[in-house]
Amino acid sequence: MLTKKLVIAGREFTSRLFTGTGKFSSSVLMEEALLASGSELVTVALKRVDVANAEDDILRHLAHPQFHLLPNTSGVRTAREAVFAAQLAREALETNWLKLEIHPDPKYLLPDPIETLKAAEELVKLGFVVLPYIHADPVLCKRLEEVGVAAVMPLGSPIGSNKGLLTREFLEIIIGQSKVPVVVDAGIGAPSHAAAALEMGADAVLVNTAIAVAGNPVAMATAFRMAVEAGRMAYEARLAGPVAHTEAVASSPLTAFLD
Ligand SMILES: CC(=O)[C@@H](O)[C@H](O)COP(=O)(O)O
Repeated sequence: MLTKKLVIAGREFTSRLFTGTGKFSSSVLMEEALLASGSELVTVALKRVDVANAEDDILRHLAHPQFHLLPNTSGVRTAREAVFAAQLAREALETNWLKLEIHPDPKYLLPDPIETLKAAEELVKLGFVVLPYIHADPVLCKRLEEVGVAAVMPLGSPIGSNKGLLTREFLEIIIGQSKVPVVVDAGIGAPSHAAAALEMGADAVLVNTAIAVAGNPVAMATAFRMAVEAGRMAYEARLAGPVAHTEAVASSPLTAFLD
């Protein structure tokens, strides 16, 4: 059964699993895992790409027609640096899509909401398709939507923590009120976390660490692909949901064994 396609800024995606390219033990393994994931949107940190070299190792392994590159600004600390990095990315990778990441604090890698909003506003005016990485803050999501971002990317838990959907309650609010696609990004440590995000109604998830550092990244990428498909299918099928009262409700009619 086919589920509804995701559309971001006019581009259709069959896969709702977005992936990252960091932390793989080799570029060959990264390529194999990303192919197995079915992902069509792959983020790459601009700081890791040798922009002067078309044969750059990472880019060579991402040269598949199904991969749409999403450069990210990881490593920048201010809106000013983000705009500069975005312009470099647009020139080097010939895409105006951008994952806007501004986290000045290397310890927790938590995104700076003020700089992110400032940069998003400017980048949208400069013609970028902006997907900002942010805390799961419903108010900020609305503000970003107002300045014209193409999607919002609230975190499940800190980057690389594999702790899953610690922000669940706030993600639910964001999903409930967002007019742009919601991509749960960061901290998704297991396929079950990804499935839960999709079941809740998230439009997609972005996963890097959990695939890259798994014992078998190719098998894990496959497991994530299946979990994301299952989660989305469950969401479209509409979950039955918990009952409001505390007593059990029999699944079969309670007809007594009459004597
Ligand atoms: C690659 C990338 O963009 C990460 O910053 C992203 O947030 C993924 O996080 P995990 O590594 O926790 O999956």
